Amino acid sequence: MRSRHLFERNQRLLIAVSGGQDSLCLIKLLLDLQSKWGWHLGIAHCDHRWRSDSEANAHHVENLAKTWDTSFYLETANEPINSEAAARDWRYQALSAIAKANNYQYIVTGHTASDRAETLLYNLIRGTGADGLQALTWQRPLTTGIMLVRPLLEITRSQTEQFCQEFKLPIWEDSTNQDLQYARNRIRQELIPYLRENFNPQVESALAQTAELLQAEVEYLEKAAQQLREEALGMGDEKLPLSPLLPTPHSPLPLRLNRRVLQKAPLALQRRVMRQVLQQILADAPSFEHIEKLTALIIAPNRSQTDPFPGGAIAQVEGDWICLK
Ligand SMILES: Nc1ncnc2c1ncn2[C@@H]1O[C@H](COP(=O)(O)OP(=O)(O)OP(=O)(O)O)[C@@H](O)[C@H]1O
Repeated sequence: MRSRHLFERNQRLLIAVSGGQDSLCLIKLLLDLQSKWGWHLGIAHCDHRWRSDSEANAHHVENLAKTWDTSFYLETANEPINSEAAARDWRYQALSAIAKANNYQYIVTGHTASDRAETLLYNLIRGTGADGLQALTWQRPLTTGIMLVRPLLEITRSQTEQFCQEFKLPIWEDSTNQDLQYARNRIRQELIPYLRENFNPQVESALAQTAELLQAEVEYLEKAAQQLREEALGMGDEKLPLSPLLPTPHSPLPLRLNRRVLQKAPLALQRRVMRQVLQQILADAPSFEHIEKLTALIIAPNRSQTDPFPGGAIAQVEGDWICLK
């Protein structure tokens, strides 16, 4: 925590506690450090109403908060949320709202090295670039004034389990974790144990370390791509109704990119520039094919053009320019 500058002293920390082993380990560690750092801790629990025992789970966490004499905040979904992605979105919104209303500067979650390893494998199998593999950051701003922090990213799930046993922390077992119809659970229950037994006993830490290395590289490449994009957009002829710098996020079209600027750059940055541009135009994340089609225009003959992207925009080569309209 100290070497990564995850927290400052005398702050208000909102801890997201599901009742599982990871978040119980997290809250116990932070409670023990609370007085030394001068923190005020609060516990937040989100009831997705997904499982039949979710209300009992919420009571369990509430009772723990009482025994630790810690503020408790419960957010309950209006109707059951039964997809993992929707649950995550709703949870982060609920946590941000609690933090905002109660003046917390940090939201803290119990994500571990095992979560990082699983996310890396999950994204690798689906076909992703380095960005999908870097999986889970130590800290990132969630909304203005609120930082999301994950202090357990170097600790594996077997360590949090052992910790909970040692300190006799009452874990609420999540029955859906055993359900092998979810890809994530199959990675956790089948793929990782197989890799551990047959390839590397420390596979989770090894994969988490890969994610850590990729994180710094992705950050560096994204910044370089952003500079290149600004340069490619900024060389516009003043007659065109274009912003000389970044396109505005809401109405970025039409825009044009200077091919001569892009031709000098390595392919890795060309692709990233095109992805950044498409991210501003398309409603969904740009696909590999979309990025490749746009990147191909950097050296394509004059007048070449792409098929329409979702939403109808097309890109066309006009001399030294790729014009998106
Ligand atoms: N229902 C919830 N209420 C509050 N926080 C949650 C909830 N579900 C997850 N979190 C937070 O997000 C982190 C990661 O979630 P994930 O779903 O991977 O964990 P989990 O397996 O449900 O539980 P745990 O991490 O506590 O063992 C948790 O450690 C916890 O901090």
